[in-house]
Amino acid sequence: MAQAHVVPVEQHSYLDNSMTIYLAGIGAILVLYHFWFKSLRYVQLGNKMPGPLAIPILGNAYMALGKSPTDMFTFAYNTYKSLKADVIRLWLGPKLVVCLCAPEDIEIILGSHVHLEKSPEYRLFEPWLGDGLLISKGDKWRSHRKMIAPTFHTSILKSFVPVFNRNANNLISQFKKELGNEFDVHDYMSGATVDTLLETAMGVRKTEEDNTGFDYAMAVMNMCNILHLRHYKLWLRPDFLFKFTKMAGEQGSLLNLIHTLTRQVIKRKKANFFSRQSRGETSLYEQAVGSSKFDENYGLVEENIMSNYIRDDLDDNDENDVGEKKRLAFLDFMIEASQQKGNALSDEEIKEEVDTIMFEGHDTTAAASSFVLCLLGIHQDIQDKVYTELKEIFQDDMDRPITFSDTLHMKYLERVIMEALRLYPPVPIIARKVNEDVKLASGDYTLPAGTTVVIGQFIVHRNEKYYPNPLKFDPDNFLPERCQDRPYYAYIPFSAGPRSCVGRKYAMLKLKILLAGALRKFRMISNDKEENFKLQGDIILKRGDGFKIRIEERTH
Ligand code: HEM
Repeated sequence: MAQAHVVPVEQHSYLDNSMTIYLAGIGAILVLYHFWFKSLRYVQLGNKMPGPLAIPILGNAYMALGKSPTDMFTFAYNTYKSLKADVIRLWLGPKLVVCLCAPEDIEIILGSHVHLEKSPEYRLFEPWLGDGLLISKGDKWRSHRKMIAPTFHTSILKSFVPVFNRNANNLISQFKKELGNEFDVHDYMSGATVDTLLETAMGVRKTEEDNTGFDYAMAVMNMCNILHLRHYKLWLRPDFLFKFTKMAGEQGSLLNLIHTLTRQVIKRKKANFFSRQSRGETSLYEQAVGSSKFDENYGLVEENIMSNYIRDDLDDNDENDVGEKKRLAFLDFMIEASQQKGNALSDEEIKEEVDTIMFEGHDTTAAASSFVLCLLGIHQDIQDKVYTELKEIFQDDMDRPITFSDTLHMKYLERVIMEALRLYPPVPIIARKVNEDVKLASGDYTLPAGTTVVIGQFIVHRNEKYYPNPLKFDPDNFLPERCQDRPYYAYIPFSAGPRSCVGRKYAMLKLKILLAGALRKFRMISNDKEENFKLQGDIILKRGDGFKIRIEERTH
C-alpha cells in the first residue's frame, strides 16, 4: 500500500524542475509586464497624482477585499481624509480611476460639453434602462435631453400637485399604524415615491388595473435592490458570472414585468394621443415647449435650484389642479414630443426614457426624504422651526391640501432639504470617462484619455473651506448670503452642468409636499446620533443600519 504513494526520485526532481521553470516563466512575464506597464505615459501621468499604495497587477483593488458596503464607504472616506488631497488616483488592475474633490476640477468635468460620457460601470443599468437619458451619449443624449427637459416645466409640475397631496395623505394613513413603534421609515418613503412616479411618469394608479400597478412598483423596488447588490459585490458584476446566479433569473422576470407594462401603457397612451389630436386638443406640453427657453446646458432657463429655484413666470397663477382628466403623465408628453416635426422617438426609446425616470426618480427621492425625517428626529430644535413655518402657512387648517404657492413659502423646509442633501447626497459619487487628456486646475496634474473620473460630491460637501462647521447639520448654510460666498460646484447633489439632474425641480416640489404633509401631522423622534449612522454608498447613499425613527401624533 505504502509503495503506491512513492514517487521515483528521478520523476520527482523532473516534476520539481518543470514546475520551477514554469513558475519562473510566469514570474518573469509578470515582472516584464509590470515594468512595461509602469513605462506607459498613461501610467506615469496617473502615478504623479497622490493615492494609496498600489500593488503590482491588482493595483488598489485589494483594498476592497472582505469589506462590507458600510465598511467600504467609511474606509474610502477615511482614506481621503488621511491623504488630505483634492485629487486621488486609484488603480483597479490596469484601470486608472481618479477622484476629484476640488470644485475647480469638478467644474472642468461637469461643466464641459465634451466630457459627457458615463463610465463603463453604468452598463449594469442597461438591461433595464436600455440607452435612456442616464446612459446614452452623443447626439442621441443631446436630442432626447432637449425633448424631455420641457416635460419638467413648472406648468406641468404644478399639474402633479394633487397627486403629491394624495400621496402624502396615503403616507399619513400608513404612519398612523406605526404610532409608538420604532420603524424603518425608508420602506414607507420608497413605497410613496414609487406610487407617485407610477402616476406622474406613466399615468397608472396603483389601485387601478387590478394588481398591475402594485406588481410594477414592487418590481421597480426589487430591481433597484439587485442593482445595489451587483454594485458592491464585485463578483456579481461580470455578466458571464452573473448569468449563472439565481438573481439573474429574478432580474429576468422583473424586467419582463416592468417592460411588458411599460409597452402596454405606451400603446394605450398613444391611442389616447391620436384621439386627443383628432379632437384638436392642445396640451400643457405644447404650451411648455412654446414658453421654454433653454440654456447651453440643455436645461430650462427657469431652473435655478438655489433659493428661488422653483419660482417662474407662472408662480403667481396658482392653478394647481388642471383636473383629473386633463392631467397627463411624462409618458403622454414624450408621445407628443415624438410626434413633433424633427423629433424621432421610437416606442422603444420612449420606453427607455420612462424606465429611466422611474429608476432615477425613485431611490434618490426615497433616500433624501428618509434622511430628512431622521435628521429632524435628531435635531428637535430644527424640527420646531419647520413646524412653526408650517403653522404660519396653514394657520389652523393643517388638513387642507398643500398648494403650489404654499411650497414657495416653505423657505426653511427648503433649507432643511438642501442641508440634508449636502451631508447625505443620495447620489454620493458620479463617474465619467474622459476621452481626451484633461489638465486639472487644482494642481499640476493631467488626466490621461481613458481615465474614469469620479466626482466626490459627498467629499466636497464636507469640505471646511466651503462649510465652516462641515459636519454640523445647519440649514442656515443655505441662507442666500452664505450661498453667494461659495463656488457653484461646491454644492452638487443634483450634479451640475449639461448632464445635471433633469428631475430636480420635480424632486424638490415632491419632497416639500410629502414632507410638509407628514410633518404637519407628526413629530419625528430619534435618539440616534449622526456620527453613528452606518453609511452605505453603493449606487444610492443609504443608512446600512436602517432609517429608524419613532413618530408622535401632533395635537396642534
Ligand atoms: C433628491 C432627488 C434626486 C437627486 C439627489 C438626483 C440626483 C441626480 C444626479 C446626481 C444625476 C447625475 C447622475 C450622473 O451623472 O451619473 C441625476 C441625473 C438624472 N436624474 Fe436625478 N436626482 C433626483 C431625483 C430625480 C427625479 C425625481 C427624476 C425624475 C422624475 C430624476 C431624473 C434624472 C434623470 C433622467 C437623470 C439623467 C440626466 C441626464 O443624463 O441627462 N432625478 N440625478
